[in-house]
Amino acid sequence: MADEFDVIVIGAGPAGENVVDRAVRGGLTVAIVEADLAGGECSYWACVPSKALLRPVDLAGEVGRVPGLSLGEIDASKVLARRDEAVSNYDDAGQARWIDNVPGELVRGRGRLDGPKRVRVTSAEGERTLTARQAVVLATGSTPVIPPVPGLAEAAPWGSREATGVKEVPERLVVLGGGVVACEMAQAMHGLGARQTTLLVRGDGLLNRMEPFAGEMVMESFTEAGIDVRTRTETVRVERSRPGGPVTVHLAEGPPLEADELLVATGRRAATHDLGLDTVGLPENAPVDVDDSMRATGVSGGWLYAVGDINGRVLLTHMGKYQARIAGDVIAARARGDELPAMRDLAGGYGSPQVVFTDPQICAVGHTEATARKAGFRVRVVDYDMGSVTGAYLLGDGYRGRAMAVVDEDRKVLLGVTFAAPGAAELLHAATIAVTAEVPLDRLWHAVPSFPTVSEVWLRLMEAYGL
Ligand SMILES: Cc1cc2nc3c(=O)[nH]c(=O)nc-3n(C[C@H](O)[C@H](O)[C@H](O)COP(=O)(O)OP(=O)(O)OC[C@H]3O[C@@H](n4cnc5c(N)ncnc54)[C@H](O)[C@@H]3O)c2cc1C
Ligand SMILES: NC(=O)c1ccc[n+]([C@@H]2O[C@H](COP(=O)([O-])OP(=O)(O)OC[C@H]3O[C@@H](n4cnc5c(N)ncnc54)[C@H](O)[C@@H]3O)[C@@H](O)[C@H]2O)c1
Repeated sequence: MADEFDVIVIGAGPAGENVVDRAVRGGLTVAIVEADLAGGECSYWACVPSKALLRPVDLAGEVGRVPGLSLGEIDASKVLARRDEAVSNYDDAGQARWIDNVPGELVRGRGRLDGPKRVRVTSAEGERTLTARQAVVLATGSTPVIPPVPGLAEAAPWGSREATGVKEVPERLVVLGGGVVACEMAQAMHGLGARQTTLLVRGDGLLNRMEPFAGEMVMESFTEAGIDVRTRTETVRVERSRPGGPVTVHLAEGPPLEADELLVATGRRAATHDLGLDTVGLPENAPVDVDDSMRATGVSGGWLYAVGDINGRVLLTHMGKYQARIAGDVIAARARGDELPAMRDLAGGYGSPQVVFTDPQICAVGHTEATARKAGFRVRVVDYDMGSVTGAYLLGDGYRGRAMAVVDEDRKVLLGVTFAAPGAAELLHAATIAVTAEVPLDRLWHAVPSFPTVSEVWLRLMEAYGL
């Protein structure tokens, strides 16, 4: 087996795999090193299983809004079985085949930088050193952060892997955190039968990187569904006297909580541990800083790149894949001696789209009002009650939703859009196009939404703006 390749990628998650695809299309040879399952966190322990768990819960909400339809109990065991199918029963043979077909070479083992353009791979079979002619790409993702609460680590709480891989839905679940993982997993577990679900949130509300109304609507919906959301709540100590036994969570104020399981969802950090960053002069405990072509800024010679969660830009699969397409194309172009300015991270600057799969779904792209003002734009905000669109009424009784658009008053283009409504995920791409392509509002006005769809909210937003 050759030990020299044009490109070596460390980490075969969605970002790493897409680098292989693009670099090979550009005529380069690529090896990709993977310590666990090819396909990465997203395929087995994050996006895919979490959405498989949430789909029936989402659908149950829809059914509940349509008179004449009724739904019995959700059969959690069937949902978990479908989740297992969705994650290919934690078998990466399909992904390995895909890499093989590209063709790239999948090298099993843990990769570590060993000075410029060299990667040492350690596996059960021993050690192997790979050399890159053109570039090394770091795509090792991120790992969950466990806050230093006394007793928490010793209590062996669930992280996102255990939650998405749930084998038996706990009767009583406490969730630490108020971000995306906390909200989605609380929604899933509660919908799949957890009798008592409690969110312990340090701050004032949920999903605090979104428009404030989004978190407020999720909080309202959770409260109505019987999920106990406790804001401004500090967890001071955790106890679990025996593995698998109940867990006691002590709070700064009020009586302790007892639960069958505790999920910690308090953010993630770049997976840089033991990656040999010190051998190329980079700090060990920080995301790898990159320029808009995904090339690491702190390394001379321009041979090191970082894509996906590890560069800390945006922790989302589709953005990691986008960065990977950029990096793969840029590496191939530079190998040919070209510099192609189009291959730059433009979308990151415009703001990345994101869907939080709660009920209501929170779908956002670009700036919030607060970030737009902070960035110095002259902003006007328009919003609309999505429940009063005819298409929404027809979807069911009690449909509640809200849309908000942030307009750059100097250029008359959209800086950001947020929808909070059931099933709004598929509305988001229209907003992403309008924001990224900077479509002038007087042109966007001619994009006529079909009747009777929820997309008519676009017309209402335009009218609210005065067009
Ligand atoms: C519960 C949950 C739900 C999520 N849902 C969504 C969602 O719906 N939509 C969305 O866009 N994003 C979602 N995300 C975020 C998404 O999972 C990440 O942004 C995405 O997985 C990042 O891709 P990546 O390729 O950078 O890293 P990863 O997917 O983490 O892959 C990194 C790979 O590198 C390997 N690796 C690490 N170190 C080494 C090493 N030294 N040597 C060899 N291999 C190594 C790992 O084993 C892994 O396979 C979710 C995250 C979580 C936790
Ligand atoms: N549908 C999606 O797109 C999706 C789904 C899940 C995760 N993700 C991505 O994965 C990443 C990680 O998600 P996450 O929810 O773990 O992180 P997050 O950054 O979204 O939320 C972390 C939460 O934990 C809280 N927190 C932090 N430290 C704490 C402490 N010591 N005590 C109590 N609370 C504390 C924060 O206030 C915040 O509410 C996110 O960036 C997200 O984009 C995306």
